[in-house]
Amino acid sequence: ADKTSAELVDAVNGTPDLTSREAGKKVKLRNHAKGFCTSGAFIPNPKLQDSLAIPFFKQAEIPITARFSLGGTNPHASDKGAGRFMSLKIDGDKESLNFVTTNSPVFFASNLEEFFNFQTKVKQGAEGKQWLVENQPNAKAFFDFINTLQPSASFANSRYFGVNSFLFSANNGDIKPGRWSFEPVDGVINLSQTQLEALPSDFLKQEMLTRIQQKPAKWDLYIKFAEPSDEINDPTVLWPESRERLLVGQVVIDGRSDSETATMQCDKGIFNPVLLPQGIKPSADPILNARTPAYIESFIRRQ
Ligand code: HEM
Repeated sequence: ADKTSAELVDAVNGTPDLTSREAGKKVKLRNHAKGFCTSGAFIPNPKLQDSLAIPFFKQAEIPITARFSLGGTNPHASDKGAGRFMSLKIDGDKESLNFVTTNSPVFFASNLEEFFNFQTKVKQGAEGKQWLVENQPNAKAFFDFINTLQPSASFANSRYFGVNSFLFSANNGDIKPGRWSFEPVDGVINLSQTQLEALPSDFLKQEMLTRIQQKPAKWDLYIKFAEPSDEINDPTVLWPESRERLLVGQVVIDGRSDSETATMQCDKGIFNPVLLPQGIKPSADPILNARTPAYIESFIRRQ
């Protein structure tokens, strides 16, 4: 049977019973606990209007609130792991678009049962991980990928992926399934073992905030479109590299709207991966559709 939002959040937070759940609420336990907020703007590609019917992207420049984070519930996790996450709120005149993304193109679960097992088992150390490797092929494929992923030198030098599929309205009336990806304009830059050893366990926030004072961090945002043979509703299945890509625009992070109030508001809030403007709809992916209810459940618990 499908898992409830409360069960999913408990699995994510490692709070399987009432006592641990209540304790988690007291410390405002939250996934992706280590992170920080900043700001910038989205510059749509004017050519997008030639193919897609998304009026939101007709604006010249749209304000962005961004949060960069690590995975997990530990607010003191080391930046030397390979996981990097980027969440964006793009707030236009009339509509908004949120992104909640990861630097792994492939997800570890294709349904809520697998998601629940994964979150529960990874918290049981080596034994739990072994169970996943033996019993959940999608988890094994994810571990195999993650083992090849190196820690990036900066949040600005990572790719980010939406992972789940969305449905895009074309000007000719077609509905085209696609996935988001963000390509860093300064390129993917990973740290060598020697460089990594020389760094403290907290370096990413300072690096990013110093960087953007000199020069904005930028990403080109693409939609990769599916072919009829591609799996739409399963984020564990990658599509071939050769699929058509469309440049949607550029994310420019320069801290332009940073303030104490803005940071406080951002830290308190949530990002909603199905907050979409006209012309974009969520796919039927069960992972995608479980996310917002879980984020709201988590939000309520950390009040
Ligand atoms: C069933 C699927 C999922 C569940 C149940 C889930 C659960 C959660 C929860 C409980 C939070 C904390 C929300 C808060 O208190 O603000 C969270 C945050 C987050 N999740 Fe998920 N998640 C799921 C899928 C995904 C996927 C597919 C991605 C990446 C593509 C992702 C990336 C993130 C990120 C980046 C955050 C931090 C947001 C922020 O910066 O505030 N999650 N997730």
